[in-house]
Amino acid sequence: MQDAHQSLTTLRAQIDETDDRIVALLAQRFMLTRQVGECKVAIGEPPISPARQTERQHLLSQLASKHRVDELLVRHLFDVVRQHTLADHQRIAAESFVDFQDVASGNERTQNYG
Ligand SMILES: O=C(O)C(=O)C[C@]1(C(=O)O)C=C[C@@H](O)C=C1
Repeated sequence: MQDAHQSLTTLRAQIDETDDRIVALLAQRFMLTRQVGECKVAIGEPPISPARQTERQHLLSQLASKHRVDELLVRHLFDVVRQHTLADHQRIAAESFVDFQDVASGNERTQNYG
């Protein structure tokens, strides 16, 4: 019984460490997708990339199978992440449009964005 208590404590510590890594990886992904959003604005691509999304759905199915994780769960999780990314991309596009309008009208507000 004492062994089970010990194991529970150890396993929970490992869960906490794993969650730390998952959140750190999410932060890294959002840092990358933010840069993708800026590139899209720079080259005039819309925030949503349907072809890329289809490609990613195939990739995620393969990853779920490779790591033996429920495919539906993986899809749901990444749907939430993608929605967040899209909102980010729409905000970046809207801000750059405001910047563009400010430059076009000679408004100096853009200089405060940093
Ligand atoms: O790869 C891209 O173009 C992204 O913007 C990333 C991403 C994603 O988060 O997976 C987000 C939105 C797109 O529609 C497709 C993929």
